Formats: sequence, structure tokens, C-alpha cells
Amino acid sequence: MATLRQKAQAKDTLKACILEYQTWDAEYCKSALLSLQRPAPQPEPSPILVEDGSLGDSGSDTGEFICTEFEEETGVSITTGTAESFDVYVSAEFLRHPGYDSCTPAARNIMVGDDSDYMPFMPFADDPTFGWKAYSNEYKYLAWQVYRPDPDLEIVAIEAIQRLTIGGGMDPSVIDAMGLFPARPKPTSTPAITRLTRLAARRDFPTPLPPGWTHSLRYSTPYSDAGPSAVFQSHLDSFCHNPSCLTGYCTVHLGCIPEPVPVVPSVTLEALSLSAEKICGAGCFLTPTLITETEWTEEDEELLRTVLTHSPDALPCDLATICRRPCFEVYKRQGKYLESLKSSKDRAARRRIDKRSGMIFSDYDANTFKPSPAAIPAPATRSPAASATNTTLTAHITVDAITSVYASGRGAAVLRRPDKRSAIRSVVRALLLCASAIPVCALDSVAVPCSCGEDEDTGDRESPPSTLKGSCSNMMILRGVPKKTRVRRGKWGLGLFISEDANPGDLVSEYIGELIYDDTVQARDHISRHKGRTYLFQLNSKLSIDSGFVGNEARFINHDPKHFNTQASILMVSGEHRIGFFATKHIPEGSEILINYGPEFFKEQNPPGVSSASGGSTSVTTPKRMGNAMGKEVKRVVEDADVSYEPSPDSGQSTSQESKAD
Ligand SMILES: C[S@@+](CC[C@H](N)C(=O)[O-])C[C@H]1O[C@@H](n2cnc3c(N)ncnc32)[C@H](O)[C@@H]1O
Repeated sequence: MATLRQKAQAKDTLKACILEYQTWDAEYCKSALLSLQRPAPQPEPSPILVEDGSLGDSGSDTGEFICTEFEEETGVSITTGTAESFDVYVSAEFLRHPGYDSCTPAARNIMVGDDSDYMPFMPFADDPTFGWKAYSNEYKYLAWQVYRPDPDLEIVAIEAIQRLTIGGGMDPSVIDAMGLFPARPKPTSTPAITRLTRLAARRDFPTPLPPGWTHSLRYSTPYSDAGPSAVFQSHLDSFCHNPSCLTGYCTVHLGCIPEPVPVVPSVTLEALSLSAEKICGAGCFLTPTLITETEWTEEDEELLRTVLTHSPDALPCDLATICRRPCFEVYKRQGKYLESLKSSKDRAARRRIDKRSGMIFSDYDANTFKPSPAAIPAPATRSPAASATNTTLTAHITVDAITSVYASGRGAAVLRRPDKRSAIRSVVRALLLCASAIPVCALDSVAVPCSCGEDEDTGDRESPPSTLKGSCSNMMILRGVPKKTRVRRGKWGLGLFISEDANPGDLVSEYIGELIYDDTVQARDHISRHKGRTYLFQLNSKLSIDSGFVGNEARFINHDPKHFNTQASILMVSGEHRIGFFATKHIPEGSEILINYGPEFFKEQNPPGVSSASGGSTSVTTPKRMGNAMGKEVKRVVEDADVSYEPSPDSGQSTSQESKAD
């Protein structure tokens, strides 16, 4: 129980923090606004005075102006005469720009699945022509019915809690008991401990802890008991494990992170010293001097060992930065480490590095490898997409998948450790997402190189797409750099224009947005129809990409069924759905990029002028989207390869959009 004095202390502290925050906020907003200020406009030039003293105007109905010219300095009239009026044609560049829909820029598709079942806001709330009733039927709650913490209030409260605990020595449970702070308990947390107190205890807590801190919430550094290997593993969790993925923190591939694989060195110590270009500083191994060696703790040694296990070819100078030890000391230990590996007899038997691709393979023999279905942890496998929809893959799918990996002859390479859930998870995911569709690239998400002609590639991910011509479009989109483009007024609102020539087959752009399921497509369609513009692109019968809220410049590509110069290809790249726009002909610089949206796009489904969301109708219409029921317009490399929906029990198979449309 809090005493009266404690309550007063807490109240005063909170009040002080709120006041401080308000003062700061006012200042911050002022300076932010000032930074956005534009220079004051220049005064307008004085209007031309015509002879009769009135301001310049059309002198008569004949289309003539009376013009008087004045000397600039004295203001004395020099000439007076008449001039004919003429129409001014404003070039398209200077016409008023069409309304711009704001959109959060993204470089990668974001898996959203379904919007939450509450409406984040009511768009067009002030527009009586928007059928909000039909739209709101799509959601269970309005946003304000759902608790959402105010981050500003949270910060203020956290600061106050920290002052009370660290500065005032108050126990967090006493603070919780007061109920003064605007936090609600997290449903899963201990009811007595509010979410805020939890947050406050974890944030930037100073070490050593303040005296007398005995509460169970006591802060400890995340890796206090862990050695470097555990730290390394935990860091890995934040990065994409997929060797083909170019994104560090990847929303698509997180969720099935395999254990880091030890790497065998491919260079000798001597070669390393030759490859160092410059001396990294005092104590560099290139200029060994007689400096007294520093003390290495067991933890320092382990850190170096851990780094070397995964990166044995690293230069001592780089390792020195990581380990924060003199370079020549690191070099000495690196030498010992490499030496110890040489003597390890079973090294070659355990693993080898595929020199061609630089990827790591286990040494299971592909021809003799037999997966044991019994050893497979039954429904432990879930693709990230599946977990997004709470759909569990069944055990028999898992077994089928493993067996197909085996059949493809790559099982050995993939299943480095068949008893490991992460490996199996990767396999199932890769299999179900990719293998049926594009066998050649199916397994690149699990460290197996694509054999579609790219193997000779140097592995330089920056290499321009032109070097990949005529080969796998998966690789083009994976490694390719799209063409430079500009958004400007097109024939239909804004359009996308190419800023450099493209040749047939070149990757021009990628369509990026949120990956959403059909229910959400349906919900969002109300808005698209009301605006009269849609940014939806259908991938298959379950998934569409919406670039209405999040996307890139490809959302501005307009439709022209006759003069299109690009074609969309729906690809499955490393287990990800991606849409590439590839040139179908030579596209000279400056041309508008056009595709054929497909025959369904402009078909009117409702009486003209009536949007599906108006009039309170709840009838479901086929959403307008590019790629809808298209035939040749979109090259479908993958048909319904996503596994995020379980096959319907009666059909046993998911229906393709084409057959659905038929
Ligand atoms: C993907 S957006 C293209 C960018 C759009 N022009 C803009 O300004 O944001 C698709 C929308 O552009 C318009 N559009 C594109 N091509 C068109 C065409 N050939 N005829 C009429 N409208 C078109 C339609 O409003 C369509 O819903």
C-alpha cells in the first residue's frame, strides 16, 4: 500500500514530467514548423497602369490592350500604344497537378494478410457520397473502441516512474498499486504489474542498479549470462537468414531462422596478409612492433573464436575492430585457430563449401539420404504466411514436402540436420511455396543455388540485369536493378515515365505494396471505388498486392491495352510473391510505362456512378484490380502457390483465379 506521502510524491513527479514534456513539445513543434518555413515570397511587380489610370485590362471587345510603358526609375511614361490580346497555351508541364494520394514508400512487399478487425479510421467521414455503412460492415470495431496507448503519455509516465524508483527509491509495486499512471495491464502480464512499470524497468536502466532495488522486475542486460555465441545467435534473429535476400531486416523470411552454420576457411593466413591493403593503425599485424601484449579474458577469446567460426576469412584488421583488441594479437590467435582446424580430421567429412556459389552444404549424400517421416516433429512446421493466418500445416504435408526434397536430389544439401525443426521448417516452406511452381529456383530460400543458368555468375548482387538476359526472371528481380523512372502527369492522372532506355526483357520496375488476402481486398475495395482509382494487383485467388497505402513508384503505371510496353510477371522468388514489370519492346527514354491491366479492370459492375460502397448495400462485388482474371496480360509463373490457406476440404485443391472467373 502506498502511503499518503508516497502518493503526493508520485503525483508531483508526474505533474512535473507532464509540464516538462509540454514545454519541450511546444519548443519542438515551433522549431519543426520553422524548419519547414519557405522564404517569404518576393513582392509582386507593380501592375501596369494603362492610360486612363486603371489597372491593365482588356481595352475593348476587339481583343486589344492599351499598353503604357514606364521608365523604371522615374516612373515617367515613355510609350503608349495598343497591343492585340492573344490566347496563352499553358504546356502540360505547368497544368495543375492531379490530386496525389499519399503512400508510404517501401522497397519490399509487406505481408499484411488481413487488416485487423477494427477500422483504423473512417476515411471520407466528411463525404456524404461515401457509403460508410457498407464499409463499416467489414469491421467489428471502430478504432477508438480498441485500447491504443498514447506514446507521448507513455514516455512521460515512464520518465516519472524512473524518477520515482531510481531517484526516490520507491518500489514499482507500490507505484502500480496507486493506479495513478495511465497504463493498463497487459493481458498476459501479472495483473499487479502495469505495462508501463514493466517498460520503465526495461528502458535504459543504468548499471549498477540503484541501492535497495530488490524487486523482481530488476533489470538485467539481455545477455548477462550468455557468452558471445548466444549473443551472436540472438543478433542473427534480427537479420534475414536467407542468403538470397538482399534485405537485412526482412519481414518475409523472419520466422524460420536456422542455426548459424560454421564456415570452413578458404584462405590461408599468408594469403590474408597479402590481401590487406593498408595498415589499420598502431599494432597492425602488418607492422608488428614490440608492444606489450594486452590481457585476454576467456570471454575475449570466445568472442574471437565465435566470429572466426562463422567468418574465418575475415581480415585481422576487421576482427580487431570487432574484438577491440590490437590487430597483431588477433592475427596470432587467428593463426592458431586455422592451425587447429587443419588437424581436425573429421572437418572435411562434416561439411564443405561449395566454391561455385559460396554457399554451405552439409555432407549428407544426396543419393543415399532418406528422410525419416517418423522423426519429423508433426505440425511444428509453419510458414510465416501460415502463422499470419493461424493456419497450421498438417503433418502429412510436411512429410510430403520432405519426400519431395529428397526426390529432387537436394534433400541432402537442404536437410543438414534432419532432426532440427528449423531445417525442416525451411524445407517445407520452400517446397510448398516454390517447388511446384519453379523447380529451378524453388530452393534458393534454403541455401541451394538456382541452377537456371546463374551459377557461373560471380555472385555480385549488384551486377546489372543486362548481364542476366535471357535467363531466370526470378534472378533478375532478385538481383536486378530496375530502370530509373519519374512520376509525372500521364494520360490518366499521374503516370510513370522511364528515364533511361529499356530493351525487351529488361526489368523496368517492381510492383510493391502490401500483400493482402481477399477479405481485406473486399474491405479496401470500397475506398478504391469511391476514389475512382485502384492500386490493387491480383496475384492469385488468395493474395493481392495493394499499393494504395504502402508502395513504390510502380503504382503509377497506367493501362493501355494497345500500346503497352511492359508486361507483369508474377514470380515466386525465395518464397516471396513478387511482381516484376518487364519490357516487351524497346522503350526509349522519356516514354510512359504502360501495361495492360486486363479485360476485367474497366468493366462496370454497378450502374454507372454508383459505387459498391454507396447506398448501404452489403453486396459483394468483384474488386477492381489489375491482373484480375487476366489471360495473356500477366505472365503467371506461379499459380496459387501460396500455402497460407488450407485447401478446401471438398475440392482438395485451391481454385485458380482463371477458373473462378470462368
Ligand atoms: C494503378 S493506378 C495508376 C496511377 C493513376 N493514374 C494515378 O494517378 O494514381 C490505376 C488507376 O489509374 C487510372 N487509369 C489508369 N489507366 C487508365 C486508362 N487507360 N483509362 C482510364 N483510367 C486509367 C484508373 O483510375 C485506375 O484506377
